[in-house]
Amino acid sequence: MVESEVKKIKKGDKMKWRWVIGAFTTILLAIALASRSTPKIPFKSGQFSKSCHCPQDKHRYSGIVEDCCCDYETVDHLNEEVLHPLLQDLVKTPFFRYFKVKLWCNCPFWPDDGMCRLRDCSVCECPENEFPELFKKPYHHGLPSDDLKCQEGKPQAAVDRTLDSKAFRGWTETDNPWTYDDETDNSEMTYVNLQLNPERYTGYTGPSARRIWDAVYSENCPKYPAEELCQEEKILYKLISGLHSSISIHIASDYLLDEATNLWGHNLDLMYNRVLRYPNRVQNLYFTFLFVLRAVTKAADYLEQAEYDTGNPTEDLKTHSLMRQLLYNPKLQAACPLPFDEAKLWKGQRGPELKQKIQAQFKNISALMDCVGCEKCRLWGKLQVLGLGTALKILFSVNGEDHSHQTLELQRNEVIALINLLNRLSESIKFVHEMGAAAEKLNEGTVTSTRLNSLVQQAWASIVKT
Ligand SMILES: Cc1cc2nc3c(=O)[nH]c(=O)nc-3n(C[C@H](O)[C@H](O)[C@H](O)COP(=O)(O)OP(=O)(O)OC[C@H]3O[C@@H](n4cnc5c(N)ncnc54)[C@H](O)[C@@H]3O)c2cc1C
Repeated sequence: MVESEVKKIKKGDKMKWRWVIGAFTTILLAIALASRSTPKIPFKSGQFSKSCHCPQDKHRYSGIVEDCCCDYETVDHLNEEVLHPLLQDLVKTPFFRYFKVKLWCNCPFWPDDGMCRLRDCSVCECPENEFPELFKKPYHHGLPSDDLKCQEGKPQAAVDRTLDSKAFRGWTETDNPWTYDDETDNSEMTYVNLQLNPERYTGYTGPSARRIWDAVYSENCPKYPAEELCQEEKILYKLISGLHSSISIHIASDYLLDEATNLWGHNLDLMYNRVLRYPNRVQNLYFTFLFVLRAVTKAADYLEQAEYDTGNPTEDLKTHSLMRQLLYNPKLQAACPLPFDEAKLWKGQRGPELKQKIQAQFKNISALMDCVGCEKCRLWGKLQVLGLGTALKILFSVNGEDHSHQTLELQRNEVIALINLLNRLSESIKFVHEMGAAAEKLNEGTVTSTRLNSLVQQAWASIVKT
């Protein structure tokens, strides 16, 4: 009786020690994992080295991009080799770096409730000496007083509103059936140097930003497959979602890591949580890129003959040459001759009616950009939606079955928006390609270490109890 009691106690002790050793091993493992770096990477010190990307690290997208005629690998390769370098040079030229925009927040849907809290939310003034002579106007307009509410009372956000009708030589002012053109009063327009106003983290967040996205998705392009959407409606959703992914990726790639020291860098956590963990958001980014690329190549003849005149012959020649290299690039033509095939759309009986409906939805989305409560976000929102509207106009409003007699006419601002949008999408694709695997790995680590943390807590609690 007594002997068996002793044996039982000894057996229990052994089990307890085995358990304690197991628990300590778990704690050691957790400490090792927890000591891994956080996914916030300042620009100067911590750029990721490409050499540590093993083949299996490559992001998991492969095969043909849905509804397109090109695969992920080819897009990444072409972007890296050809498109990204060309576009980076193009958007720096005087022709493409100045965008004409009305920055008023005259929201047609609700009063502005600007939630922007950073100086970085404001658009930077164009220095006079950087502005092309042809764009100049003899007088300046001050900011209209009610514009201040869109800048959260920060008058340093004033922008240069110079404008010259001569700047539109060779360019026509034509309506775009896809966009909301409340640009009738030119005195309210301003030129903004896009190079001085990069799209990045601005601190614009909360209900104001959420209301815009909610309105865009719920009122104008409801998510599929919840509703049974046809191909054309799906495309509108994918374009908006792809643009949204690109905006989030720009926020993640140029993020204010520490406001006190003004430290900017990558926030891979944000990229993972807002984009990468939803594969369809990445797919939509690639789709939008190919869609816009198709529009640019479809308009090649028009864009090749357009005037890129800013009064600086050397720079203007360079712009023209870069445009030609982009439009007739042999590598692009060989690897991805038709990035997206628009000929399949608007075919059914409902075609014309559907086109009108989707045009009205896109116009609403375009008008919603006037409600964005942060000036810099509004600038990029307006530019990129105009870029998408231009792509839609090129692909669907001319030379289609019902408009075969029409020839393409673009405004200069539409071309600037189109190319700058393509460049933004190209930057996002490059960032996902280069950093996607790292962001996913770091997040897998975080998830594992969170699980381990709770295991350790349980183990520790049992040890203390014992
Ligand atoms: C036009 C516009 C431009 C902006 N520009 C900037 C900027 O330059 N800098 C800046 O810091 N902030 C900008 N913002 C704000 C920014 O987009 C976010 O709204 C903000 O950072 C808050 O993010 P969130 O996590 O609440 O999710 P949000 O990005 O606001 O997303 C809202 C909801 O939309 C859905 N969603 C998110 N992404 C996708 C997607 N790709 N596809 C489909 N559904 C999606 C999700 O359900 C999500 O909860 C902009 C906002 C708008 C409307």
